[in-house]
Amino acid sequence: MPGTGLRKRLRKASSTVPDSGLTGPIDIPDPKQDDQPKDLRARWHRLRTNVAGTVRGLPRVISLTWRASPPMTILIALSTLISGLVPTVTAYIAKLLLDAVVAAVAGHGSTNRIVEITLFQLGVFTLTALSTALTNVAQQLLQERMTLTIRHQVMAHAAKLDLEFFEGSESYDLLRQASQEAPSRPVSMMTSALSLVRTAITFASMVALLVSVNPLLAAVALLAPIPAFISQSKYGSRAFMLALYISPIRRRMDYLSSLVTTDTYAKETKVFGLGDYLVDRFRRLGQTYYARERKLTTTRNVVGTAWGLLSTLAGSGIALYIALEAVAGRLTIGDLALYTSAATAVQTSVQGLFNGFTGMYENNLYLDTLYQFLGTRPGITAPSRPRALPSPVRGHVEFRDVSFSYPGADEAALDGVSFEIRPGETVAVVGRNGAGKSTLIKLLCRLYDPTAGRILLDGTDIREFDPDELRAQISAMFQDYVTYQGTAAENIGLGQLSGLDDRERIVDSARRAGAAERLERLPKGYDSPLGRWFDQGVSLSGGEWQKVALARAFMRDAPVLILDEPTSALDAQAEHDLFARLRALAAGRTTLYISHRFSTVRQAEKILFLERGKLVEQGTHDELMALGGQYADLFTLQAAAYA
Ligand SMILES: Nc1ncnc2c1ncn2[C@@H]1O[C@H](COP(=O)(O)OP(=O)(O)OP(=O)(O)O)[C@@H](O)[C@H]1O
Repeated sequence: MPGTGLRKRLRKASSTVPDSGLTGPIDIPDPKQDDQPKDLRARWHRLRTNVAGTVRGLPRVISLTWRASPPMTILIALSTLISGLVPTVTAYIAKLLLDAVVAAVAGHGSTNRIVEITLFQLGVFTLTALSTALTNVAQQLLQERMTLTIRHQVMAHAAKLDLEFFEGSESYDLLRQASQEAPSRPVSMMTSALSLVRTAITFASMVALLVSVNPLLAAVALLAPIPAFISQSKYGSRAFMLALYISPIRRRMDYLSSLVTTDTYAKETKVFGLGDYLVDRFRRLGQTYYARERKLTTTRNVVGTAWGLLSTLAGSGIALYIALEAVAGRLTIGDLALYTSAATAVQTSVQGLFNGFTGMYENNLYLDTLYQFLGTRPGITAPSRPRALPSPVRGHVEFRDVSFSYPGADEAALDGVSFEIRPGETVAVVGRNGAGKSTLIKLLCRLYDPTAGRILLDGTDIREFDPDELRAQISAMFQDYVTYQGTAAENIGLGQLSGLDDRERIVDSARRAGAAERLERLPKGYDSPLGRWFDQGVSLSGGEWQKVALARAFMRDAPVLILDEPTSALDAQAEHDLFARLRALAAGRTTLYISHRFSTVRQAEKILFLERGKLVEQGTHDELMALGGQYADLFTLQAAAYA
């Protein structure tokens, strides 16, 4: 599978650069020497593999084109055929015309014949012009369509992928390439393929003309391109390798640039005086990047041209031979004109063939990443026969000996965690930073699957349900909630798509979250745009945004409510109000919330205390205080600070 090798290379590439662009050396490692073939045999082998790989990529593109539009695909194929033959036909007409003129001048030809030929020429030119115009239209429309189709495919696929894919840095590169680079690649691949076919037709028909005169000439024309061909394919793959190596550097440059140009970072950048430093890092990374690109581009073109001269030499040789033959009277003047233009055409088409092929080769490598991306399968999927959720879901949650490690992590984020939450119970999860609280929630939402153990909802392992149906039973607010650049109503309504237009429900959710009072004061009430991306957008404070996110969580009438530090940005009054109301708000729902503030935690019916992934204490506030363990220690610590 080509994708595996590519992925390995990608992994190598990612690990060869410093981890952040913020400090450290600014260089891009050379593509590994063992990636370059050493002797002729190895090169020949590589060339064959490359050609085979590229040719194999072609059906994918043809099927993409066909799916985008069958009539336009046929139109383009036909016009490619026509435009490929045009140079040969034109050259042949020019020969006929010259011979007719020479004959007429010599007194043994008719002017009628000249008129006939000219009319025929006019016909060919008109047909060519029409076919070119049609091709341009079809090609442009097809390009738009294909780019849209692929962007749509990438988006649709990304929406299906696991959270794991988004949280890994390797897949981040892949996602970036698939969404930014790849959409235009099939189109370039198609264009390259078309020009390749067109040139191949011209080439073949011209060579056929040459063969009909002198097979040796044809052989010279055929052999000359080979060296240039090899050098081009070598540099094509180097360019791609470099692009791979550069991708992490580019990512760091994007990051540096966003640190300086994004509103959220501007405050810190200014206060810590980081602006000049970051700009300078960016500039130096950019210079290194540019130097590498320049070196490759120059070498590639200079070496390519040098080899290309061989073809030029062959072309000139042909021209000289034909001219001498004409002088000797063995060929007509028309023949001379024909062969001269044939020589030029063969030469140009040789270059065209290189360009077409190397273009296809490079695009195909990018396409591999696209298909590799589209080929990644989400691990969290519905079983073949998903179990129907009980109706109604009561919200009985049970963790049985659940362990979980993040992919690639040495330490387990959760280790043998067991607990039970009865329907309608309100449970607080506490513990020091990194104890595994958010991880526990991610597992319950089935954003990840446990490495060991089981999570049950109403007595059934949650893996037996369709994940989408399961998530419909959960309403959640995460620590890093989203601030949508949309109106206040949209920001809340997105919590339950079916209620996006249900203003009454949106207002009710805002009231429950304590956000209503502020939103009603906005210039256009709930229709006011929030965020600075829009004209007249309103900037909310951190706590106000959090209340909007909470309102979004309340939009969904789900039996399980999950709140990850829901009041971290709220003022003391708002926090108190929320927790005073939480019992009523969460009535009949199983509620799980994470909090670092013990004053709010003590109201929970049950408290789970996590320590380094292990559930070390659980019970009510009074029980845990009586136990005199870690919970009691931390509670006393916080209380003392207040006192
Ligand atoms: N996407 C991830 N990939 C790898 N490791 C992760 C990932 N997310 C969290 N971790 C690790 O898992 C452990 C538990 O993280 P978690 O976010 O569950 O902690 P938490 O208890 O919610 O912490 P906090 O109170 O700071 O929010 C941490 O050691 C963290 O480094």
